[in-house]
Amino acid sequence: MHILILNGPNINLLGLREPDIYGSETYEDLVHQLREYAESLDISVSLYQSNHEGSLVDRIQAARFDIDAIIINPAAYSHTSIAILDALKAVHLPTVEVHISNPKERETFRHYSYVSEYAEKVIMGQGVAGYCQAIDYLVNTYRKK
Ligand SMILES: O=C1C[C@@](O)(C(=O)O)C[C@@H](O)[C@@H]1O
Repeated sequence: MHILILNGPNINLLGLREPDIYGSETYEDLVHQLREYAESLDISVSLYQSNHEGSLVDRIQAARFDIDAIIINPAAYSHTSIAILDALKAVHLPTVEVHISNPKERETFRHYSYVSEYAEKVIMGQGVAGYCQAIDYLVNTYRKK
């Protein structure tokens, strides 16, 4: 099984950005942790982070060729991007949305996520552990027996 893990704007600054909200682990720590976790489950992961909406759309479109499922933290684009929602609908892969914080408990402009219109599961407020929970969900639900 091959899972694409996508992260949107400012997730590259994990550890530095608002550590009281997002924790002290860096994006590099997260990548390392997810690669190790995937290896322990005998699945493959591709990781991609971009601060650009169109680049995220391009990566989602390319996923139709070799990816079985998507984990996405669209970051601020969650609350604005119909383009990312449309790309996810177009490739039509099982998708889990992850947020490190719980946007529903923050400013009202973070309460709505376009991506949640498509994602079959949303994991919020679990810190970076939320990404591993998303992997578990996809592996348990979709890994071919
Ligand atoms: O950049 C982010 C990160 C976030 O997606 C999270 O992981 O908690 C929550 C978003 O509201 C915010 O814009």
